[in-house]
Amino acid sequence: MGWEILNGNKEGNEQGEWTYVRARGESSIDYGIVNEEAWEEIERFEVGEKMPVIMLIVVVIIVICFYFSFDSRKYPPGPWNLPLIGYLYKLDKKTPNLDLMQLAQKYGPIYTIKLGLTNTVVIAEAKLLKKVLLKDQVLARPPLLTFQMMFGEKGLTCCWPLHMWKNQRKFVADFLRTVGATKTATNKSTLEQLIRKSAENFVQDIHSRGDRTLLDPSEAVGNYVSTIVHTLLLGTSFSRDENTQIDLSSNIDDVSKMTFCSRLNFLPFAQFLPQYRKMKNVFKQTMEKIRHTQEKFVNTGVSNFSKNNTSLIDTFLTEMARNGSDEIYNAEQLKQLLFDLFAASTETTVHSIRWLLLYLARYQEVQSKVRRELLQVLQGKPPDTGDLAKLGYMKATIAEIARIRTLVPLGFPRYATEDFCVDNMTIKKDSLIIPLLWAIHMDPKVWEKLEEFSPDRFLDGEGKFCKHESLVPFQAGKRMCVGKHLANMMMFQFVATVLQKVKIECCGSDPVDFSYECGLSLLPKPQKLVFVKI
Ligand code: HEM
Repeated sequence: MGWEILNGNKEGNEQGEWTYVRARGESSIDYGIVNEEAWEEIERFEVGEKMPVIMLIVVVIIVICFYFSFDSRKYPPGPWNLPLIGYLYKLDKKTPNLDLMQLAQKYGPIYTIKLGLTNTVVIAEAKLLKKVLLKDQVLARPPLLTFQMMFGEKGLTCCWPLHMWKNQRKFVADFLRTVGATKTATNKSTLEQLIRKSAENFVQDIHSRGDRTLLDPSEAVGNYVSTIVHTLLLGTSFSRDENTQIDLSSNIDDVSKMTFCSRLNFLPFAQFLPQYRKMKNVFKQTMEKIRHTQEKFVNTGVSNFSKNNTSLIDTFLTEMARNGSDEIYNAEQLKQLLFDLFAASTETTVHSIRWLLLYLARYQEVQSKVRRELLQVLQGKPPDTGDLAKLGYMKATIAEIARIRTLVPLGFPRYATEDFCVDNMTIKKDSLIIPLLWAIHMDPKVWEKLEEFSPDRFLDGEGKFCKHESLVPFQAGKRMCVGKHLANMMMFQFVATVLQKVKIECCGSDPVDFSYECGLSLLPKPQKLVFVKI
């Protein structure tokens, strides 16, 4: 038995307080003075009455707190993101590599940002990157719109599902081993001859223009690389007077500039805005041009098909003939595979060589040192892979180019297909993974005087080349660059052949322009250099 307060109003006079009260279980309402004693009873009763409700609320709060604290997993830290657009508003379209590097300085070597709605994990330390890229949970590529338009899920670069990627990765790796483009390949001589011949053609081209030629070398370097790549892929190289090749390379550059950081990838609603719709159309049209040109090359390759040839197209068509066109070995897959290999090899190697030429022109003492070493070691004979061990300074120079002008500055992204842990931190399923190679190669904790072009940093006390564990231009793990050795062979033969016959200088008093455009790869600005016959 007790009292219920109906209006809860404790107003009153000195004798007590007025309130409306009702005896429990009674319907009639009393109104009168309630003295202090009665109040205490009423309040005791009130508390007792509400006890189960209070208890329930407390239990619910405890359960909620427990539920949230139960997710005791630690996630990579990161900055505050705006709704819908995330951190995109703070990334400079031209230099996202620098903005992302700054965040690494603040939040550490692994951090999270949102790009649009996409949870993105950025990794800016080599050791950590290797740990992450070794995991099977990050073998996939992210489903970005521009990637889908450029690569789809066929070919190799963005190939998925897993069984298909594994099959095609093995197919390409076996092919590269057969032609001599892997570390363990035994029969390298045919490929070496092809690459050397192409480098000699570069020299001839330069010499044929005169003793001292002012030239933007992009086109000639493009010819050097694509002759090699086309011969490997199609069995024939294109005709030198065709402009098709140049158009193809410049179109690939154009899409590369738009590919990764494009707002199109992260703001799905942006596609409906006029500015982005236009961008999407330009991208689509450029891709159509590329595919049209590629089609011509593929048709030539198909019409020359022979089971006895060793080109990639012949090897693929042989496999297709053996299996009948199936889920993997079919015409669409062949076209995309050729596109991927062509784009991945030319885009990267051509720009690496262009950067190399710019640095050699600016740093004459490095150029002379590389040349002196070449003349001393080779003694006039053509260079081959066997000489590499004795060409430490040249290798160090190529490594320093890969560091100071990281060709794939934001790395080639991966995608987490499941939750996983690294260094006690959880990376969530569906996260985009950015291997921030630029920051890894420009980390002040790792590299001394990092802005300086200094091949010496890759030499030991005896002047021998030593690998540096923080130099990762090809990334790491099972999906790392499949063409690493081919790229190294092309770089090596180019430097070894060309530097013995040609001296590279800056154009008059014009300093070399080391600024860049940051797309999927790091593009140097077009500029002329002086090539002097030796
Ligand atoms: C300096 C030259 C090159 C650089 C810096 C470079 C860099 C890279 C990087 C960073 C990746 C991403 C790897 C990953 O996801 O972990 C990659 C993938 C790839 N690279 Fe290269 N690359 C170069 C030359 C080449 C060449 C010459 C080829 C020709 C065979 C090639 C073919 C590929 C292919 C097909 C992939 C995709 C592999 C896959 O997804 O399984 N690259 N490259």
